[in-house]
Amino acid sequence: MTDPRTDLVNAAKYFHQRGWMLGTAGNLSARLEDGSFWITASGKSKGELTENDFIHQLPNGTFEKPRPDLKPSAETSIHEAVYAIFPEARACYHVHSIEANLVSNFTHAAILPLPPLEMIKGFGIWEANPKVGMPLFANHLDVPMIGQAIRDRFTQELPPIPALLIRNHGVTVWGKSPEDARNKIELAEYIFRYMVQAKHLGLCSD
Ligand SMILES: CSC[C@@H](O)[C@@H](O)C(=O)COP(=O)(O)O
Ligand SMILES: [Zn+2]
Repeated sequence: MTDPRTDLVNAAKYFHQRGWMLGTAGNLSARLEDGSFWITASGKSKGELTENDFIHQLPNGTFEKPRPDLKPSAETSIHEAVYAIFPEARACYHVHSIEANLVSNFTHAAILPLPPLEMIKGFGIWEANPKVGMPLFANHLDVPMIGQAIRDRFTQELPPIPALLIRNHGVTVWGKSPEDARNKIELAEYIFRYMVQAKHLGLCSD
């Protein structure tokens, strides 16, 4: 089995090239069999990560770091919330794109309706003309407040798809493997791109 940190390094490079992890934006994690997870250390240039730029967060909430200067991602509480609610999740990816921020303003509601594109099947919805939405959360400077909002909402009702959007911030997805999470980021960003262009062309996107 490959070291999951290598998958995360490669995904970050790819997302950086796509313009979704510019500068230090975004964070990626992968969960191991024992419930611990590797997560990007805070404030690292995501296009230049190495396997030494990760924190190992243990199931009891403590963490191990390969170098004393590393801090866990500022958004670790969001990854913790995802792993607590979705036992099958083995990777959780969060990126920042322009399109995600634009579409997050297409509604004031707590769910963003998605257009019924074929690509929605990639989120596990096998329906003709699916009417599905992506849960939207308010952004907070105090990130644990976002983590708590995710826990509160998804404990009440599971989301229709393995993705959530934080307004004016970015998307977070989770999957059964790093590859699955990467696919879901690509799907989400494709759908956001479509929505922005459809709006521009004056097309109804639902
Ligand atoms: C470009 S700053 C973005 C951060 O505030 C945050 O939203 C982010 O995604 C990265 O934070 P990090 O602590 O490096 O994991
Ligand atoms: Zn972020």
